[in-house]
Formats: sequence, structure tokens, C-alpha cells
Amino acid sequence: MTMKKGSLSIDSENIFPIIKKWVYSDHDIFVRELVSNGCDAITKLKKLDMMGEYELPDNYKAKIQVIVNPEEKTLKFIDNGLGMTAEEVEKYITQIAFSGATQFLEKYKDKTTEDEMIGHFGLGFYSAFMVADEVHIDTLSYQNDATAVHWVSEGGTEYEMQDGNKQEVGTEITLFLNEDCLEFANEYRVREVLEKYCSFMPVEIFLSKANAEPEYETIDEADVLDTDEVVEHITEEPKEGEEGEAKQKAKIVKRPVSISDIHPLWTKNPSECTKEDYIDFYRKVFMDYKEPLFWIHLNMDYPFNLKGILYFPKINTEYDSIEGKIKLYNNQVFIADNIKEVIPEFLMVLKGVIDCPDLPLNVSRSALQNDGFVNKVADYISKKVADKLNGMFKTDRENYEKYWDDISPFIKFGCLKDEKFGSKVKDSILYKDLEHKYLTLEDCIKANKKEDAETEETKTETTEGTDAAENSEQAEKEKTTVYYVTDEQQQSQYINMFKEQGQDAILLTHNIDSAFITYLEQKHEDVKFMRIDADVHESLKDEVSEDEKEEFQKTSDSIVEIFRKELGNDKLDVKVEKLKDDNVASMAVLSEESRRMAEMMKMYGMSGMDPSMFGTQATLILNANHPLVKFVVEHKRSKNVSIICKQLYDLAMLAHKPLNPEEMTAFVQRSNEIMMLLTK
Ligand SMILES: Nc1ncnc2c1ncn2[C@@H]1O[C@H](COP(=O)(O)OP(=O)(O)OP(=O)(O)O)[C@@H](O)[C@H]1O
Repeated sequence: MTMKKGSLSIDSENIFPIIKKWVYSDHDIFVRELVSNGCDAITKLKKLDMMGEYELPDNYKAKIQVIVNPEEKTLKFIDNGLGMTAEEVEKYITQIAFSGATQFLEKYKDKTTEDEMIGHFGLGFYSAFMVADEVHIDTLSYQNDATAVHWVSEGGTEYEMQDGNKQEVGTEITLFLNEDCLEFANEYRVREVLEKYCSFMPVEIFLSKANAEPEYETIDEADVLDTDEVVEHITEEPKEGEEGEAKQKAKIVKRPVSISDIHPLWTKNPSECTKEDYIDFYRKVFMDYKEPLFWIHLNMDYPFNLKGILYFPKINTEYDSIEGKIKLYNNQVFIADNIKEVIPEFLMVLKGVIDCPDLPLNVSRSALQNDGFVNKVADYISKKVADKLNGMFKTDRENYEKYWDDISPFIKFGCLKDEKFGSKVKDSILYKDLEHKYLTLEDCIKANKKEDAETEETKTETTEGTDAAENSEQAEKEKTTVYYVTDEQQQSQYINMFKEQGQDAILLTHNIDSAFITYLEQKHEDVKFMRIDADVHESLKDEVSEDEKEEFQKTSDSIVEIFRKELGNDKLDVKVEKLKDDNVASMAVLSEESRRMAEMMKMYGMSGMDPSMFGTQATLILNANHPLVKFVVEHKRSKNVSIICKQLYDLAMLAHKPLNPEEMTAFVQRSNEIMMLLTK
């Protein structure tokens, strides 16, 4: 072929400056594009061999070589795929690839910031010009009597093509790196990029440095393979004083190690994979030395192709961020991490890999979001996670309980975020009780229902024709109250009282639980949640008989009056009860509604407002059975009454919320005073 000059069709002189400037941080994607072109070329050649249109040489071993040359400032990609004829270079590179790249850039050039295309998929061969001023292609087609081609383009719209001298079938792309991108002539930098995008590509990839001194290794002669290049045979005599025969060794050129694992675990059948395989894969991919709790191997061919592994990581929420990582692949080619359009948001806390060749990745992210197919993929993933959880709940309850504390925030978050997921897993949600036993919501309702035996009766009495107001009151009455604890330490006084009376409660101690409780109450009309300190549970009180009532009322009024006076607050909310637990003199309760209101105010940054405006003041409960309270009524005039009232108030509040600095100072001072009294 005589030298052929041409100009890349289409009026787009601006394309190269645009390609060069393309999202600076993503410069490295050209590596993925060129390596995956090589993979495609190899796949095509293997297909031709299978179809009998070409015969692969006996010793054929598909591979892609990547060679850095810092001296010449070049980077080469060599594949032994099907190669191209001059006509094909003309057609595929100067016409199709170029027009593809032009279209791509036309479409996305203004949108690189807010509407990024997924991992710039589809930019193709011309992404080479992101980092190179000049690109050469040397290629020899598999076709009979093909002539090698040498193609050169200097990053403008011009190119030259002539006969080349490539001897083996395949393609070699040489990038002459521009001054800003010399990092890509560095072996370590290129290794890093290859590991990012090409770790699981379906062809072996070998990285080397041009003109590097060869490295050697010595192995047993018996282990030498046909493919090894032996430089020396060595006979190792036994050391002095050692028994045995001489060992035959061979010094060989160090065997190259492929960067890609061509059969990643997710492509295998789950039945072939062992626990160790899953754990090793997890450690390798996520560099997390901790063992994951469990995993889900996704493997589906119909109605779409999707494979992957999702791991539930072990998380110490106090110290670790719960940022997960889900790597998205397209036919083993890495696309990007955490594509929220494909992976349901609540699963972003997991770690995993998803390979879905059918995803339309050459569109923008916002288009992906509204794509019906993509939504189906996301639904499928979330369904599989729900199935796995339900399966474990049913058949492996013991381990499921072991994992529960770690996984429950994810699952609750999932319920709040994804209606379908929530209804699928609703029966597999566990609640830990005061004895740290795990119950289902149904168990909790059953356990608490006993207390509401009366409710049942009232229910049967309801007659037709009752008006709406009565009905809704009725519905309210029919709800079973489940008590919960948000902080085992702070609420320990209440917990002890509950335990003493054989009354159970559940622990809901995570941040997410307050939203989750609201969610549960919406979903289950028959249940209502109340924090353990929201009121004084009936079972904790002694009944006041009819005869005692009048007397008790009198004493109560008197106690209330004394406390209001001593605490200097005539609006103080005080209630006197006869508590069964005679260790408790005072406690504070805050109604569930008021507390939720206060929490909401805090969440919306209204904490500076006066809580009494919303009735969010706690009520002081005094135990009429307790000697200290009795002392107060019986010795109204004692000089110690004031100190007792204040101390009882602070002690009650302490178990309820942290004291403010002035309250704390007063409390400490008063405690010292009390101890001083002991010395007298
Ligand atoms: N290493 C190669 N060996 C053989 N043919 C190649 C090679 N690289 C590119 N080609 C040919 O050039 C064409 C254009 O390549 P380009 O990378 O621009 O786009 P693509 O691979 O078709 O699609 P994508 O945009 O997804 O990368 C390819 O379809 C292929 O026919």
C-alpha cells in the first residue's frame, strides 16, 4: 500500500481539545477503553476459530500486554485478537470510532459536571487522545494474506496510513503521552489504573516496563513448564552434614503474573464456591481484614443477565462510617462504584460487586434513573436481599439472631426507604427484649396483650351503629402498647422496676429506631410504642382501695404543695403514686407524644425554644410508699424537707436527661451537704 493520507471525516476540529480536557479526574478511563477493545478483539478471534473461519495456533494464549516506556514517554497496548486490515482501520477507526467519539462528545460536552455519563462508557478508541498527542496503530488481520497496517494520527483531524511490519496477528496501540500525562509512563501508576478497571477482565493482562532488566526465580526442575524460559539448570548438593541427594533446580525468567482474574467468583456457580472463596474474594476486593457477616450470591440469566455478590460487612457503627461500596461491572469491565441508580439506596451500606451486561451504560445518569429496565434490576437486587433475610430467619435463626444487631440498622433503613422491601421482610424483623432475647413483633404483641385483657371485652361489647368518634376511640383502645428502652444505662431505674414486676420491654437503641417506630405504628394499627419512662405502668403501682382514696388524695395534695413550694415552681408537674418498688422514691415521666415532639424539635434545630410551650416538661412522680416521701409529709416543718425535695427532684431528672451545668453544680453541692449531715 502506498502512503495514504486522509482527514478524519466530520467537521469537528474541536474534538481533540475537548477529549483532552475531558473531566480531568477521569483521565484514566482510556486504559479501560483500550484494554477492553483488546478483549473484544480476542473474543472475536476465538469466535472465528469456533466457527471454523480461522484456526488458532496450537500454542495460542490470549493475552493483552501493557508496556510502559518512561524514556520514550510511550504506553503500548498489545493484543493478540483478530487485528484489522487497512479497510477496517479506515472504516472502524477513522469513520465509526471517530464519529462515535464525536457524537458522544457533542452530546455530553456541556454536561460533564451535573449529568455525568456513567464512567464515560462508549468514548472508545479516541479516549487515547485524552492523554496522547500522537497515537499509532500497528495491526495485522487474521485474514489470509493480510498486510500489516501502520496508522498514525497526531491528535488533529489528520491521519496517515501505510503498510506496517507487524508479524503476529493482533493489534498494537502506541500512545505518545503528552507532557501533562507522563504519569501514565510510570509502571506503578498504570498498575493502579489497571487494577481499578481491569482486575476481572476476561483476558489475562500483563504489565511490564520496556527494557527492564529481566527478573529470575529458581524453582524445582520438576516444576518447569513448557512456557518457562530456563536460563540455567542448577544442581544443589546437600549441605555439609545433611543427608540426601542433590536437588535439581532451574533458574527461569520470572513468570509474568496477570493483573486480571479472568474467572471472578461472581461468574461461578454458587454451588461451586466455598466459604473461604467468598471471604478471600471479599478481602481482596475490599481490603477489609474483618470477615463479612454473610453474603448473597446473585446469579440470574433471565429475564436479564445479572451476577454478583453482596456482602453484609461487620460494622462497628461507633467508629466506622457505614459507607459501603458496590462495584458495578459490565461483562467483567469495571464501570464505577456506588451507582445509586442501579443499586437501591439502602443497600449502599453493603459491600459487593454487581455485573450486569444488559445495563444501558452509555446514557447519562439521570436517564438511567428513569429507565424501567434499570429499576427492574434494582427491584430484583432488593428482592434477593429480602429473600435471603427471610430464608435465614426461617432456617438459620440462631445465626440470624447473632447477626441481628449488626444488620438491623440496614434493614430498618431499607424498610423506611423501600416499601416493597419493607413488606417482604416485615416478619423477619427482630426485637431484643430486656433479657436480650429476640422476639418478633407478633411475639411482643402477644406478650403485652395479656395486660389488655379488658380491651378484648370492650371490643366484644361494641355494637353496630356507634358513631365515628366512638369507633376511633375504640380503635385507640384496641392497640397493644409495647414498651421500649432507648438507653439501657439512663433508663436503668425504669428497667429494674419493669423487671421486678415481670413486665417486659424491648430495646430500640439505634438512631434509626425513632423513625422506625413511627413507621411500625403506621403499618400496624394494632400496636403503639411507648418509651419505658413515658408513664407509670399499671403493673408497677399498688392499687388504692375505695376506703383509702380520700385519705390518699389528701396526702397527695399535701405532697404536691410542699414540693411546688420547695422547688419554687407552682406549676411543677407532680404526681403521687403508690409504687410497688419501695426502692424508688422519685422518678420522672414524659409522655410519649411530648417526647417525640421534643425530639422532632431537636431534629429541626428548634432546641433553643422553650419546651414548656409544647408541654414537653417531664412529670415528677413521687412514691407515697417511700420513707423519704413519707418523711416530707409528716415533718413539713423540718429544715431538711427542702434538701430532700430538691434532691429527690434532681435524682428523678438525672435518670431522665442530663442536668444542665447550674443544676449539676447545685446537685453536687447538695449531695455534699447531705453527707455532712451524716457526720453530725
Ligand atoms: N484492538 C483492536 N483490535 C481490533 N479492532 C479494534 C481494536 N480497537 C478498536 N477496534 C475496532 O474499532 C472499533 C471502534 O472502537 P471503539 O473503541 O472506538 O468503539 P467500540 O469498541 O466499538 O465501542 P465502545 O464505544 O463501547 O468502546 C471497534 O468496534 C473495533 O471494530
